[in-house]
Amino acid sequence: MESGPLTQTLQTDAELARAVALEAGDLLRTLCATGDCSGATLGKRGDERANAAIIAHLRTARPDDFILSEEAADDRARCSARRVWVVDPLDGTREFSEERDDWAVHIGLAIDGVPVTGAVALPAAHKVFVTDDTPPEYPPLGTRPRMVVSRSRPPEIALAVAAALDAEMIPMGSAGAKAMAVVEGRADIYLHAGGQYEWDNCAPVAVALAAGLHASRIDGSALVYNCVDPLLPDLLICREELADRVLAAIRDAGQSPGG
Ligand SMILES: Nc1ncnc2c1ncn2[C@@H]1O[C@H](COP(=O)(O)O)[C@@H](OP(=O)(O)O)[C@H]1O
Ligand SMILES: [Mg+2]
Repeated sequence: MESGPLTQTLQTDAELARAVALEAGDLLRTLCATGDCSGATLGKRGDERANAAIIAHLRTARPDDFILSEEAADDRARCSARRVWVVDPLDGTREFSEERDDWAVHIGLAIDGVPVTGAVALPAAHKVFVTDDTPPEYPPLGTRPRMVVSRSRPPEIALAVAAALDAEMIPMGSAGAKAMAVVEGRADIYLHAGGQYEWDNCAPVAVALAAGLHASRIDGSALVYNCVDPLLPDLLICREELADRVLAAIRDAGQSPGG
């Protein structure tokens, strides 16, 4: 296909999200491979460079839209805008710094607070998941649910729910990597509480919803984006068939949102 201003105008939001996530993912993979820095310096450089590339690409392609990025100053004028790109240039900075595979690029788009479009790239695995992908057909659930949890700070509620459901726990870095493990059918539940921001979960939630999964706050309410305070501390992404059981187990464990 010809590229240039015409195709750029015709590109859908999902196509744009995919292209931006892939570009940032390539940049981050290359940065890792060159080996001229490591540890915290690698993470910092990754955050900064991926952020610059993403913002430049989105501003060129959608000059009228707002951007909320983990790595950029927050322009509160976004709060009265309908369309806001919610971006985490490098989710799982800790894992990227350790040169592990569980890190991601998140490009989400919230329209009127709803996570309608998004792309999550897992560059180390050469994978990208987008809201316009054909929804997967999931096989029947196994006898023991598989739950992905933060490898560095698994929340108490996840431990309680795993015990109640006799779930197998799979520790993993990055909200995007964990959410995509559920999208890919390698896990059945991703449960988090105690802290996260809109950029950590907007694109993963958009992709999960488009794949036909359940995604909500841990009290079952909808995840709402482009709020004045971008703190969005808890979420549940899981197979639709498990949602009632998991939400009931959360209630039984006495966990309120944000706790
Ligand atoms: N309690 C908390 N407070 C703030 N952010 C949190 C958090 N727990 C997880 N996160 C953020 O959620 C992302 C996934 O974390 P985890 O791997 O522990 O599940 C990370 O994003 P970043 O890597 O973009 O900082 C991390 O900073
Ligand atoms: Mg993040």
